[in-house]
Amino acid sequence: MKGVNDALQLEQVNRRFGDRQVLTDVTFEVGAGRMTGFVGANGAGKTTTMRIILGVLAADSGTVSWCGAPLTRDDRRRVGYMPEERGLYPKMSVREQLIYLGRLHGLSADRVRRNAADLLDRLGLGERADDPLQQLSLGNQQRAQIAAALVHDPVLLVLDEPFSGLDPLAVDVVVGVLRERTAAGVPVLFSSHQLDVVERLCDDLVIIAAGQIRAAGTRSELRASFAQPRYEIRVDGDAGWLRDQDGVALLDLDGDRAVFDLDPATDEQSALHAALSRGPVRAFGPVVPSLAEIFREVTR
Ligand SMILES: Nc1ncnc2c1ncn2[C@@H]1O[C@H](COP(=O)(O)OP(=O)(O)OP(=O)(O)O)[C@@H](O)[C@H]1O
Repeated sequence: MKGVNDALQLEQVNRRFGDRQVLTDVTFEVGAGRMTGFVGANGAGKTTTMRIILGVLAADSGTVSWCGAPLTRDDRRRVGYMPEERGLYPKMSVREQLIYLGRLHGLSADRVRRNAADLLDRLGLGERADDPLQQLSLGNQQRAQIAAALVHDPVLLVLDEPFSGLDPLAVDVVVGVLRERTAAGVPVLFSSHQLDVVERLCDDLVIIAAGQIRAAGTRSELRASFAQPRYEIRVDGDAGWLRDQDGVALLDLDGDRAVFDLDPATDEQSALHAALSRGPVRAFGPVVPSLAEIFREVTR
């Protein structure tokens, strides 16, 4: 039987709305135990892709498979989904809803009570558990939505913007809870516009623009493949002499600190030697591109 430790794969998924192609040959994988960030501008196709994974929406062509076989209705019952439109009842208490959802997914009454209590506690909702959802702050409602996606011990998680509206401490709490799931082998796909959060917590990244996957891979693979021959240096005194150094294109100069690119014929050791011949070098190293820079590069 399929279960945790199995990857989710999308292959050549296409979808149109009317005469508008919104997904074109979308192909990527969410590996077992991998926290996979799904990023793209507004309207890029993230929610549509997630809805297709969940079967809420059909693809025009292409496949969604899990453990090498198409994802079935039964499989989908074991997925934890946090939809963009959210889905809890405003008038029902958080605890009641979690118990209801867990029972709907076939968990025993005992098990679901324990799972609900544990999640409420972990997510800092213990004291508000018996209040109607609508009386909670927006951040706490968001935590409740996360609890709802997790209460039935899902073997795959698909979360549409799980961190939106959460303060930094709440983000850390939710990350801690999700990390427990990935440690148990659960593949997690989450979309987010908060690139700093994605950068900090995802293992893998999928970048989509205008319905096409523009880049996918581990965080470090992507950083390495988008790395420029770019360096940062800090010297004693003014670093302005770098302007006239052969093979160096100065990008930023701030007194004793400079960022520069090297042309392909110049290696970084000769730049370092040149700097040392002028005095002490306090810091020198490659500049690794941030996710925000990679995102701008691949989506422009
Ligand atoms: N039911 C629909 N009918 C027609 N067009 C739709 C429908 N759902 C989505 N679209 C269009 O498909 C495109 C992709 O939308 P989608 O919601 O998947 O993007 P997204 O990446 O999730 O955006 P956001 O970050 O703003 O949530 C958009 O242009 C959107 O207007």
